[in-house]
Amino acid sequence: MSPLLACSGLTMRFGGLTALDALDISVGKGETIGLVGPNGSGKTTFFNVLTGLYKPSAGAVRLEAQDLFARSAQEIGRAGVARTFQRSRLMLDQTVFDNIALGALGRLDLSLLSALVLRGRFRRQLSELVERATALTRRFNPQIAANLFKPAGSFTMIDRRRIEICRALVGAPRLLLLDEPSAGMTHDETRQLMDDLLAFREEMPDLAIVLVEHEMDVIRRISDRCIVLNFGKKIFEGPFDALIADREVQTAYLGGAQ
Ligand SMILES: Nc1ncnc2c1ncn2[C@@H]1O[C@H](COP(=O)(O)OP(=O)(O)OP(=O)(O)O)[C@@H](O)[C@H]1O
Repeated sequence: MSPLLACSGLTMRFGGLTALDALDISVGKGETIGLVGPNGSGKTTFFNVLTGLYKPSAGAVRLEAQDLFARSAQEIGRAGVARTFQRSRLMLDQTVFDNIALGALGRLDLSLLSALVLRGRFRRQLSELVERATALTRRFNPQIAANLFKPAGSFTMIDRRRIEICRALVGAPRLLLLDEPSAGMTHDETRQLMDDLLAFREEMPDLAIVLVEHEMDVIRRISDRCIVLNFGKKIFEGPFDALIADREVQTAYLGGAQ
């Protein structure tokens, strides 16, 4: 079966630095990939290239039949790729709903014509969006759904992460890229968030996820397959148990301690 995402020879150079070095990475429909590697190995750059923040220097990127190489962030979002960021990008003084609605902007008709002339349609779009935001947040925590019009900054760290994930999910992506969702959270919060994601995955079995994470427990729990980067090159691909046992990975990433 052909993969959902297929990257081949994907290369990103910043001047003399090759941050992604001819990467071949594919992700199947419904598959969860754990993407790991030392600091600076290219994980976030991979996400930035996939989502159109950076224009890749060479290679090919396909999402099923669509050629996404060097497309704009909007086009890539509309094709079905969504992400979260390592550092929170929530607008803390804006409501949960406003934050989540940003994730659906590419799919809404926000033209002046629509707002002024086609008011009925515009209102319908908005109320559908409220329904979707409510349903999504309820899956993660009913308290968020019940307080959709409270500022995002009034929520705990784990709820803010949940809101960010809901923002990525509201546009109904086919591929979700999660950049270190556990950053800044306690072990308990991380475990809870992973429980949420595992439950969510059951409900959306077709959603493919690439998860960048330094917490190896998280990678072990959630990944169907793992990929390790080092200096922008793929040095390992396979199941978690094989990753832990791999000599090159131990040297480059695990400090030979496993
Ligand atoms: N905009 C940029 N301009 C120049 N160099 C960059 C840029 N973005 C990333 N790099 C470089 O590309 C390399 C890969 O960085 P990247 O942030 O992708 O690594 P990472 O694996 O995500 O690291 P971390 O685990 O610390 O988040 C690093 O050497 C980094 O300094």
